Amino acid sequence: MNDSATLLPEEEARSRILALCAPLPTEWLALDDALGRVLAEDVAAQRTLPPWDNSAMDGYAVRSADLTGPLPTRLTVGETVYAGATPARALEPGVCARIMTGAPLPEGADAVVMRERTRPAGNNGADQVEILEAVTPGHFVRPRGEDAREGQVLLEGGTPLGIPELGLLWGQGRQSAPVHRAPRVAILSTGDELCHVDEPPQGRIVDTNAPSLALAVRRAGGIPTLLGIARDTRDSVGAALSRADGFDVVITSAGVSVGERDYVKEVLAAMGVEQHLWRVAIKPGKPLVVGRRGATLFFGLPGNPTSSLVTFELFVRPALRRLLGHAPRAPGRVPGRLEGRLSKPVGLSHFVRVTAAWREGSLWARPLATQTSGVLRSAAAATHLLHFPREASSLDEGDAVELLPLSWVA
Ligand SMILES: Nc1nc2c(c(=O)[nH]1)N[C@H]1C(S)=C(S)[C@@H](COP(=O)(O)OP(=O)(O)OC[C@H]3O[C@@H](n4cnc5c(N)ncnc54)[C@H](O)[C@@H]3O)O[C@H]1N2
Ligand code: MOO
Repeated sequence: MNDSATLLPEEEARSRILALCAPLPTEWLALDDALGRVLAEDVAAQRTLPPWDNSAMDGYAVRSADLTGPLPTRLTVGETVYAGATPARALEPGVCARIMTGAPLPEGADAVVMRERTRPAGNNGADQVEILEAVTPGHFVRPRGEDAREGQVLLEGGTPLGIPELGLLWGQGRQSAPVHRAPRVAILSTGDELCHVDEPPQGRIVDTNAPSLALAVRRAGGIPTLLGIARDTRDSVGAALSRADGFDVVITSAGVSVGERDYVKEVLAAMGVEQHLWRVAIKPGKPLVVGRRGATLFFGLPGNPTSSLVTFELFVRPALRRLLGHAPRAPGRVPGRLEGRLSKPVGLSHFVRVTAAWREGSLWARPLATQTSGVLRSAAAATHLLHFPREASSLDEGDAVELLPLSWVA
């Protein structure tokens, strides 16, 4: 049976998910802990930075009008201004000041000549310098307020805090910032065949999805909690999910396909979770189910290890980022070219595990040999997912392709 016509396109599934997400409430966080968080409100500057016009180079602060005659021009050095010092006097015509990078410009100076464009010219005990080039006003001057102006918005609400943004905030004398809270994410594995890593297997396999998803959650900026392993019964899945109250997001692994013991959808429905989608036209990851109850989002990810990671990447990660306050966006894509050939039936978008490397001006993507969803080995070697569009059936050597950089790589 070809049921692909009833499956949701990838983009439609993501828009439905993002429509269920809004940035979480505000908390104040120490800047040391705020990397990757998103500002929840505008932050105004409380200090003007730099506080004064200052030199961008080690050299000589000059009056540019003194350098309009023939070069070199000889000037008297009135004083030396170091960073952290205050100039003693204003520059008279024909006088300059030796100045260090970051030191305030003396009054009257409007430009800086870097030291390499000068020559010492002291004679008769006078401190003089020969200036070898003419400069225009503002040359190598870092103007007051270039980085921040007191009272003006320094960073807008919605700005993700990277390292330079935190530097701007520290520069204001701030030690904390209002950011959107990080999503608290519960993770539940389901399956009779699973055991914990520290248990004797006795015919079972280790639950690798839950700890992997916990790392993916943490890398996406969420706070993971493991709820353990539920067995393939309604009661066990229900009991485990009843412990998921108070979380922003609940992720389950496995039990979402059409198997006789795939109870996740049924249990979610019985708990009052409204189902917003089930089954997306992608491979791997088709049986994904998404629902919401109150403010909690539920993602039922397929059990195959690569399917769970790929659906996390395509759908859960964008949702977590939205909850953190980032703009609602699909995972980034970069242009690449296919090394080799690919073919498939139409109907599902395939996300092919590839290793991509830069060569001759293009990012060349080489599909890994094994693409089955149960295999983690090729997820481990992959650097990107190659998007093989739903209605395409073949891609040839050198074809232009879209590549999604993977957030799970080391
Ligand atoms: N008749 C159909 N059968 C299947 C379909 C379908 O459309 N029709 N879809 C297939 C696809 S695609 C996927 S993906 C899987 C997803 O099934 P479930 O989400 O119900 O997952 P399970 O069947 O329980 O497990 C699949 C596979 O993954 C292993 N697994 C499960 N949990 C873990 C874990 N925590 N750590 C490691 N490995 C895990 C499990 O042992 C199975 O091998 O359904 C197909 N079937
Ligand atoms: O989602 Mo399944 O991933 O295609 O094996």
